[in-house]
Amino acid sequence: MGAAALLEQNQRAAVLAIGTANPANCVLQDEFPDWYFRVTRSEHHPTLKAKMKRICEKSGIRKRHFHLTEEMIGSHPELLDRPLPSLSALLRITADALPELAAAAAEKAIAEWGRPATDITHLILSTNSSGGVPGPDVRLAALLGLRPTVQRTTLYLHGCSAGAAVFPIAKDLAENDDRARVLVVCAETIVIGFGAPDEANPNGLVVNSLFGDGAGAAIIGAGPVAAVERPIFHMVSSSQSTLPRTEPAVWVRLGESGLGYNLSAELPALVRSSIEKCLVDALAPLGLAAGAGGWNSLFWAMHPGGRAILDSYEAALGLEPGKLAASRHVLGQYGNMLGATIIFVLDEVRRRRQGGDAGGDVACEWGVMLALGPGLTVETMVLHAAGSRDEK
Ligand SMILES: CCCCCCCCCCCCCCCCCC(=O)SCCNC(=O)CCNC(=O)[C@H](O)C(C)(C)COP(=O)(O)OP(=O)(O)OC[C@H]1O[C@@H](n2cnc3c(N)ncnc32)[C@H](O)[C@@H]1OP(=O)(O)O
Repeated sequence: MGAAALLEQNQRAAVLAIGTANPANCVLQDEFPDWYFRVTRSEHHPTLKAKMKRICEKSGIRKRHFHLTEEMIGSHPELLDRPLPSLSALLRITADALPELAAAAAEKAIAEWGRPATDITHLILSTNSSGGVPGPDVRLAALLGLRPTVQRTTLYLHGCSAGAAVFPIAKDLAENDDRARVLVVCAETIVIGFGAPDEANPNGLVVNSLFGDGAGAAIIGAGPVAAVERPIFHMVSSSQSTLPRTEPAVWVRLGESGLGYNLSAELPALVRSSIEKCLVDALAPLGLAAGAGGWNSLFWAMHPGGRAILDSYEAALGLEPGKLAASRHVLGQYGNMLGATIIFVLDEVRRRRQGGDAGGDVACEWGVMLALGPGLTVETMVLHAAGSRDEK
């Protein structure tokens, strides 16, 4: 069935509201190497610091926000000594911060939605920054005043696709019951992966140069919308693809010293060589694959894993300059906030479309939300911008 026919069906789920939040503590990217090598007491590694400066200069990031402060690092020596078991300390630091950050984003989404928090029927929380039950979702539900009967689901450790992974679940829940209103929240604090520079871990310099803290929330519902509800994007179709033999390229694992990770330097090239086929597989059945105007006839909400990843998307798909402006803007303002980033990008795409700042993209009624995670897993959601045509 084509995308337009799918949209005609009554029960298509839509994003009804979006909210985002970041911790107040902000570090400018061009000051970050000085800050990082000072707080980790690593000034005796000038070669590593020079390399971090080169990475930061090429990152496309202007600033990032962190819950972690110099004072916290000073009072937790185990954070600086990677071989020391520090997972418990890291989880303790995150335990209070994560629900508060998640609640700040969710409160904005609920305010925009216009209905009481007690009308939320489902809560899906996704994060790489915690582990265990009862989890941060319970505290989040209490902070928001959700009903005790709200149906909670938590996803842990989906890497950078942690945010994109909640949308297909919310879509299915909403389309199964038109009274459902699903609050999805993705909150990340990089405390859990923080560590001092280490010659044996060149990846660590890249990770510490790119990642930051943030939370994004959205409310999803299908069927007849209440008078106050305003659909932003209809979610037409979701798909997930795992690229064969790429498991070693990117991984995230909890260990005694917090979050362990690998980011292959080959990742931008891997993306360039494989992303178009993934998109053709996901979009061709809907009649949307590279039609007239090619991939430029769609609007894009791409997860900005890093500047080089966005460059790879652009090159592989022949995208015109400006097609990924929302993703580049979010990367510049906040860095890569793992799963939360995609919700910021969705919000920025919406803001640009509504504010007349989307250039030729305003004419693009169909779009794609895309995020890459460990696996390598490509999460794709076909979107239809509400208001582009008469809504059913
Ligand atoms: C408070 C602090 C913060 C704490 C943070 C804690 C974080 C915890 C969270 C953990 C997260 C775990 C990851 C899971 C994410 C999976 C999902 C994704 O988004 S997947 C997507 C995730 N994002 C990505 O994978 C990032 C994609 N990459 C990029 O965006 C760019 O390559 C760049 C911005 C890093 C550099 O710009 P570019 O134009 O390429 O510039 P150049 O070519 O000139 O290189 C400069 C130097 O960098 C070197 N180098 C490069 N790559 C690597 C590497 N992987 N490895 C090692 N080194 C690397 C390169 O060798 C060179 O060294 P040198 O010759 O100068 O000595």
